[in-house]
Amino acid sequence: MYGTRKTWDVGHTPCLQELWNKDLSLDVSASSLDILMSNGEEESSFLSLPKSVLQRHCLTSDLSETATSEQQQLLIQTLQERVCEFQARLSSEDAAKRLLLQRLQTHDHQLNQDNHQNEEHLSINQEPQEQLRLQDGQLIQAASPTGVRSSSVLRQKPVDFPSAVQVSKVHSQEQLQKDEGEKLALITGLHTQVKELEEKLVDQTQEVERLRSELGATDLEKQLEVLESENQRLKQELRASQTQTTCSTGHCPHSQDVEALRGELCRKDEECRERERRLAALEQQVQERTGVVVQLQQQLEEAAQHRQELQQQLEEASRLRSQREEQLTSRLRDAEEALSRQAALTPQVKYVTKTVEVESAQCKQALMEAQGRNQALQEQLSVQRQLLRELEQQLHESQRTSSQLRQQILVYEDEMERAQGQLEAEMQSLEEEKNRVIEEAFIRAESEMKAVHENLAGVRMNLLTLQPALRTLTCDYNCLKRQVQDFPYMLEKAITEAKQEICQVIGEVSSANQELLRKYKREMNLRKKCHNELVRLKGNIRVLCRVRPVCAGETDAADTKNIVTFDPDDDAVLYLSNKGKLMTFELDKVFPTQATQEEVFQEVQSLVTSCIDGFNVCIFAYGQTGSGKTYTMEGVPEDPGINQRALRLLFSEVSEKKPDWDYKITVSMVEIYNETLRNLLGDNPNEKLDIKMCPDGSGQLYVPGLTEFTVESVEDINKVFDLGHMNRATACTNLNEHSSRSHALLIVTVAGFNSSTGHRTSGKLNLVDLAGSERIAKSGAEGSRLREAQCINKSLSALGDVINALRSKHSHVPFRNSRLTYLLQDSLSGDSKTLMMVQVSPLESNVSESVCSLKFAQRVRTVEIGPSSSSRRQAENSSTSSSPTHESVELDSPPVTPVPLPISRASSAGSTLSSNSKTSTTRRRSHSQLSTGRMKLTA
Ligand SMILES: Nc1ncnc2c1ncn2[C@@H]1O[C@H](COP(=O)(O)OP(=O)(O)OP(=O)(O)O)[C@@H](O)[C@H]1O
Repeated sequence: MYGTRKTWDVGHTPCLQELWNKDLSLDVSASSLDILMSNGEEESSFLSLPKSVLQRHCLTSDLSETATSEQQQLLIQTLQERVCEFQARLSSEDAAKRLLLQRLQTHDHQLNQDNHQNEEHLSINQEPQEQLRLQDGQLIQAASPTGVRSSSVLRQKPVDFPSAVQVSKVHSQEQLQKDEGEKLALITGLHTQVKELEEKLVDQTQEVERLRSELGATDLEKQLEVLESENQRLKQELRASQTQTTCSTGHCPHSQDVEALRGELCRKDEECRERERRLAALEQQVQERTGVVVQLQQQLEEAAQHRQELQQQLEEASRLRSQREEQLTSRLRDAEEALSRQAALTPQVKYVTKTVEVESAQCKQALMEAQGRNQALQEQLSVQRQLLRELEQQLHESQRTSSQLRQQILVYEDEMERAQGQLEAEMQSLEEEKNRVIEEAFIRAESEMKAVHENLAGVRMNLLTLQPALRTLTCDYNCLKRQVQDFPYMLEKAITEAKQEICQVIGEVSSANQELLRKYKREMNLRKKCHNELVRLKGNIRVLCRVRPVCAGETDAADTKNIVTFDPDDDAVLYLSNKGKLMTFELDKVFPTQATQEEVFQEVQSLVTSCIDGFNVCIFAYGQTGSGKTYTMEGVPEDPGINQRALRLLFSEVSEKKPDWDYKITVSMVEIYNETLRNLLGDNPNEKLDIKMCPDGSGQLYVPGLTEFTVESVEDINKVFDLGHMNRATACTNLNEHSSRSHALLIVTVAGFNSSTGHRTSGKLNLVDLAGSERIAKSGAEGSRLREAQCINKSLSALGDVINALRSKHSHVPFRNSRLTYLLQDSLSGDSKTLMMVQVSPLESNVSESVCSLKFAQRVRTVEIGPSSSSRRQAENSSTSSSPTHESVELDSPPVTPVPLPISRASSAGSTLSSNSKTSTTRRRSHSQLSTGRMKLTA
């Protein structure tokens, strides 16, 4: 019977877990040992489990949160001491166990002697005994009808078996029932207290969770202390309640023994389980401690992960706590069930005693089994001791690591001290260097200061001498300053005055310019009027005569006698010896044979200048073939004629007027052959041109398709003349004959614009080289030559008719009777100026043509164009006047009143010249003139 108790006392090993607790472990272990030695007075060891668990958690938290190297050392020392103490206690427990074993053996002999009385009880309690054998701290068989508590009772019974049997025999059945009622009441009270404790435990758990969430891991230690104190208080209350229960059941010796045995049995069972759990927990704690030691080492190296690891540990502790709570809850539940079963089995107590008495053999067997278990526990204990040694080794390693770290720290401190010493030495040297530099600087500053003082003395002396100059300069400066201050005003005033003066001067200049411009315009108009008057006085139609010299090849012929003589006193008179009769011809001017091209041009250049003023001018050469018309008009390259000289003069004149006037000079070349107008500057010289009226209603004539070239230099003139000659030569086989049978016209247009006055001028200069005027009868031409001669005669007759009509102031001037007159209409009418250069051959063989040409010229000379008076000419030419007709129709021109020449362009409607109709009229008039006038055809 005592063997059972001894076996369960070995399970007190879990008291080692309590050793981890700094405050309570020794006391608890001592109380446990006292319990063993006092035969199991403590019955509520299973309720003390939460306290130990909490204490273990508290220790873990302490280790994880507050452990430093010194604390670890202190803790290790404490553990070592407690291990030694625990070993001593184990030895004492072994002695106590052996004593109990001896008592059980003695009691076994007594049981053999009293076997008859216990047979009945043995049969009844057969089943609980079997359950007792199987019981190893687990309650898996508690579901049997007899219950665990009955087994515990059976195991406790052998302790006080003789007294229990005696009590069962003495007390009556009624007393047992009364005791059962009291036990039920006590159990009910205990059950109530257990519930209250559960509720408090739940509340404490909730409080712990709340405080954990509110205060965090740093307040966990305080909260654990609170829980610990609360647990201590609950434990005291439980003890008090148990004491009350014991006192309440103490009046019955049998029941007290039964309860004592039962409590002892239960306590041993619970202790056995508790030790097993504590062994497992101890292993786990050893592992956790190992992890904690590693974590602490890592914390020393990685301070940043310290808080996270603490949280992990706290979570682990919480998890373990919850596990312990669950286990506690399950144990409480089992305890309740056991109590309930015990309450149900109470009526059978009377049979237990008997069963126990007859169960000695089984008890021995159970004792042996308990001893076996004890041996196993001893082995487990040795294993735990081995683990402890390993843990101690780890702790030693930790200590060694800590000592190494300290050594490193010391090494670092030494290095720091050495570095500090070096630094101090360097600072000392720098300080000395600084002092030396300061001293040198001080010495140098003193010397410099001395020099500065000397300079200062000199400066002061200079200052004393410069003060009068400074005063003078100051005065000058103030004066200049005032002047500078007054300068803007003076400048503005001067600028204003200058502006006024400039404006005044500009105004005066402008007015002077206006006056000059006005005078200029007046003078220009006056010059123009004078020039015009001069031209008018000279006559709008001037007739000049040029006698060509006798060529070298003409001197040998028989009829090469020079029949032309000149008046040395009058350059306007020409004498012509015709068949012994001296004929006198008076023209505007007669150029002798030796007259040069320049002299001829000087006489005509005034007309060219009139063209620049906007007048239309017509200069044409008239005479028989070979009389020098082309020479006079075109000249030769080395001695150009009127054409080129006129253009040169135009260029020079317009260039002189260039600042104010802008002139544009264009030229065209036209040939009239057989009454056909040809463009000599065009691409197709054979193209026939026509003369048309301008469609703008201005009454001006124009030649559609006529090519015009703008010329600005002599080179341009030469190019134009070359082009005209080339085109003229292209259209004929014999240029000389062709040129003799056609009229060549160089039309020069001068358009001017005065940019200052806005005045525009436009003049036209027609330079005409007429075809030969020899008589058809003399030339004896036939066929084409006859037609050419007829055309030439027609055009020259038309020219004579026009001039005669102009001279006669007829209302109608037959310009359209020929292409020539129609083309020269605007240059023969109005205020136009006409100059006829009559070319005369000095040879006797050409006397008749010469007489004819001179008579024609003399008649033309009497014609007045425009408003000018020709009374003088009329009077002068009364004796020698003749018709300008090429056929030498003698016409007695009456004096005419100068009236503007009416040119009825409206009557010449139509774009083309109706030569036939007009010709018939002109012819009739010519015939009329021939019949009525005194002109007659020269033979
Ligand atoms: N004033 C002059 N001085 C020198 N030579 C002259 C002069 N006038 C004409 N001649 C010469 O007389 C010749 C004929 O002159 P030019 O060809 O000019 O006559 P023309 O009247 O034009 O003949 P055509 O009617 O056939 O054209 C030329 O060789 C020319 O050099």
